Amino acid sequence: MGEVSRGARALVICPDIRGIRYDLDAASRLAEAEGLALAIGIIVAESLILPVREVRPNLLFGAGQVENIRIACEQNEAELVVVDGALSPIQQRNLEEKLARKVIDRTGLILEIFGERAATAEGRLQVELAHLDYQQSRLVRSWTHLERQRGGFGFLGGPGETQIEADRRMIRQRMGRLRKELEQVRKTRGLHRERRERAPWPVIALVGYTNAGKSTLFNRLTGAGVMAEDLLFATLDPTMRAITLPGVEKAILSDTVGFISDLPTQLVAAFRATLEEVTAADIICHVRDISNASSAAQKAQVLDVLRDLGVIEGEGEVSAIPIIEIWNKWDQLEADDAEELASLAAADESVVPLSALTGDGVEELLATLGDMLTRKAAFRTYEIPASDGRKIAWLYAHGDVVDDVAAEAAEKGPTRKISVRLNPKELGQFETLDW
Ligand SMILES: Nc1nc2c(ncn2[C@@H]2O[C@H](COP(=O)(O)OP(=O)(O)OP(=O)(O)O)[C@@H](O)[C@H]2O)c(=O)[nH]1
Ligand SMILES: [Mg+2]
Repeated sequence: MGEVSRGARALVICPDIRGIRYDLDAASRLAEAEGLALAIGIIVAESLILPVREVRPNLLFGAGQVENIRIACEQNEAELVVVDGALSPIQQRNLEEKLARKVIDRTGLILEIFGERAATAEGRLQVELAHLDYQQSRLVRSWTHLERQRGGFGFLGGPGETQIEADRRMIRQRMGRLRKELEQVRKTRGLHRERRERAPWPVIALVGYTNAGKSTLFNRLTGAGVMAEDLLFATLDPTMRAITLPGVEKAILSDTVGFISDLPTQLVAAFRATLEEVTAADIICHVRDISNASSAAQKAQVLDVLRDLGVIEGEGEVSAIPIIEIWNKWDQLEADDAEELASLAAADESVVPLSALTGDGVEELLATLGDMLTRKAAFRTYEIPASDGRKIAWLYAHGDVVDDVAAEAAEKGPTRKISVRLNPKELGQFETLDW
């Protein structure tokens, strides 16, 4: 973590640029930006929304606005300005000059948080890579500080302008090394996952917007002490634990990194790799903070990421992996809202209302998950060599065979086309067992 940031007093500014279609309204964006600042211990001295009618390439804001920001900084004794948007390197440098203060944008802020939180080897490598990528584009100024490699890249000034070329080369070399290391770590993780896939246990992944309550729910279901806090991005690295469900002796529950709108492009790849686990899940639990005014926009963001990961195909919500929505923080709803939402939830069997905090609704969730995992929901048709008696016998023993016809495949000779209903566990077993 950069020494200046923790405990630094900051002005948080949310530009509201005309012509941009934002997913969240300005007030929600501002609240989220304050949350991001708090997440790395910045003291928000004041926060404001600034309408931008026309983007100035050199400053983003108009000259008058910049002067107002400067005055607000002085009045609030703010040493740092956080702009909840993307600043070009030029805009950032000019703003810093005009304001005589450190300025960071949303990407810089999120990178700082990720830098502080990433705990696994892979997470650290990904974040460092993302950070270097961001720095590389910003080497117009002199704040790179390659000695302090992880965590606090950001706020302190670094070597002088003459260092830029050397820094650039160092960054390139370091990025190359990191990529190689990452590849190695991923190979190992891939092997682990393969091994786990072969283990006949279904995997349930908790996904959702940051601060929705995934880790709180994870802890409630597993009794584990995963860090759950009122902090954005409290969890960065996936965590797994075994749980027992009605009718299911053992399932693996996986807690994941929270999503956020406008994730810095540098972090998208890192983020996606962390979420790869999700694509191997048997059930996805989409945890939503249903008490949040931005709940619907947050849901849209989460669905976009799932679409990105290839879990959801096309424009709708049709998913290759069954998704249930957990309407969390039910305890925080006003009575009127609770009543209205309860009737919506009752009409939709993929919705489970609950409070991870109080535990209300958790039994129902466990029952739903148990039921989903034991239900024979998957329908598959396999063409199996007629001589492969073991596979055929296995399907008859475990699944509900719906159809079984003799066929002929060019290279395999006589085959049987067997259509069968399997539950997710059996499906996983059949497709991954070594025959
Ligand atoms: N009132 C209420 N608060 C909750 C509930 N579930 C979680 N919280 C609170 O919401 C905050 C965020 O919870 P986490 O479990 O850390 O959220 P998360 O989704 O894991 O967040 P990230 O790891 O940042 O993505 C904490 O302060 C929790 O105590 C709930 O059902 N009701
Ligand atoms: Mg968490």
